[in-house]
Amino acid sequence: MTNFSELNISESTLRSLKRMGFEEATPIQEGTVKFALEGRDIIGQAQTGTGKTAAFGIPLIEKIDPSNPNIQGLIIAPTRELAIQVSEELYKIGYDKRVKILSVYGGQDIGRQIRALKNKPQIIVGTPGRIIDHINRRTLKLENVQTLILDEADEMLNMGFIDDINAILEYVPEERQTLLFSATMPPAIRKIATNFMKNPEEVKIKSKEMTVENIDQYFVKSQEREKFDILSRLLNVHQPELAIIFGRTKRRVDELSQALSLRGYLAEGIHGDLSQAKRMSVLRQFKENKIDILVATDVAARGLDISGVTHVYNFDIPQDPESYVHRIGRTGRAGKSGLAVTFVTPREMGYLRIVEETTKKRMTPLRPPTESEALAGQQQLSMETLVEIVQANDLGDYRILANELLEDYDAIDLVAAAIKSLTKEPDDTPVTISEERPLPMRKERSSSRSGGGRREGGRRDFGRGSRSGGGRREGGRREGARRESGRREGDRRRTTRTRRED
Ligand SMILES: Nc1ncnc2c1ncn2[C@@H]1O[C@H](COP(=O)(O)OP(=O)(O)OP(=O)(O)O)[C@@H](O)[C@H]1O
Ligand SMILES: [Mg+2]
Repeated sequence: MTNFSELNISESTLRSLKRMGFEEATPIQEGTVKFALEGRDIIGQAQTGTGKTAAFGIPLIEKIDPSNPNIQGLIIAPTRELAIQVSEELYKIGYDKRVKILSVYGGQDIGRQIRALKNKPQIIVGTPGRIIDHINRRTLKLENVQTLILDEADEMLNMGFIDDINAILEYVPEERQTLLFSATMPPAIRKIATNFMKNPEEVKIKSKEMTVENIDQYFVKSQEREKFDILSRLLNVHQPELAIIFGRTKRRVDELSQALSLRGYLAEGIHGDLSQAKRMSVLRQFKENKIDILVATDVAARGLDISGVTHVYNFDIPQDPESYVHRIGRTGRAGKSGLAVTFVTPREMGYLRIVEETTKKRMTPLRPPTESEALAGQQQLSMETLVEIVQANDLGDYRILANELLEDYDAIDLVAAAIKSLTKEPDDTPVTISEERPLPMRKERSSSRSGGGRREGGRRDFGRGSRSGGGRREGGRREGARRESGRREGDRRRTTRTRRED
């Protein structure tokens, strides 16, 4: 690992990085900062949670002239939450240099953003739809942009977003530096990327596997109708500090979060149909550990950096391997360890194998815990809680109460009652989890499939409700972007179809 001071970074940025607790550059930072400072275009690919934000953030901040009031840097991100998160990290990196950063995204009062834009930010981080909206209102002037960055580049260049990106590019000078970052970059998307870059340097951090080593990956083969009970038992055995459960559709997420709440878990759902205020408040509660379980569609997958996520459960196996990589990458970040469990129905086993081929990592089969094992897990937790309380040595008056009870009752009975009262016993409160249609049957693939075809018949079809099966796939981001930019869905669908053939 390299020290940041060896990377030709200014004193003010070094001070900021130090304050952030960054001591050494991660491999992607080490690999890209030098090229980016030379002005090169870059396609940067590295595993989830390995510091890609600072990899583009540091050189961007270095390039900004704080005495120049124009917008000099533009970052496009696929979701609102990610735009906010990236702007927060840039703010910290640019703190000592006093770089002004603004995030613009749909769902927030546009008047407020217009007023903030008058404050002369030098960097804008935004979602495509809202950026276009501001361009159309002439409230965002991009003619002085020197650096354009696409975070989650493959997602941004994907079918649903490519039109928006092209539209924005019309307003950004051709003479510019372009940086693209993502943990995944399917070949077809990389090809599109090079269309608007100049002789890009591709920096790919080599690793044996596409997912980080410190995530233990398991799968549970089970019938659709058994999934929820198995999930509950796994939660009781694993006792995650913070967990994210991914579902395939918005309905799925709603039903799962309600069902988990009914069974006594602190869970909330997040997906693209919720208001921006609700999405933000759920995310805040999760970050503050007020809820333990976040149930999410892929909306929450990309790029979100929430520290302390110990477990990821894929209640539905994702259709494409890239989604899998991003989903499980919400745990095991910045060197921490994590655990991921993917549910797969027997007829979806082909998808599991495709994921494994892409990530170059085998998942370990997990035997679902029995009800008594789940109960034992809960009892263990209760006992640990009691021991911790005793060890804290702060029982005060409770000892007097205990003595009173001991006059009439047996000590073992009393302790057993304390354990029982803390234990979450099997709960059969009825819940509704509608059956999700399994992914279309897929043969286990041999090694020869090209990356370009991987998304065929992919989730975007579902996103447009064309194969609804009751629970529509999450298409929130794109719908959001469409609403924001006021475009017609038909236009986009046409482009989507053509792109898909690429
Ligand atoms: N050099 C560093 N030293 C210590 N921590 C770092 C360093 N660089 C980044 N981090 C921290 O590591 C975490 C993950 O970083 P980041 O969100 O940029 O990952 P990423 O590569 O963009 O992941 P994803 O592919 O999921 O978007 C963040 O909390 C970030 O602050
Ligand atoms: Mg990121």
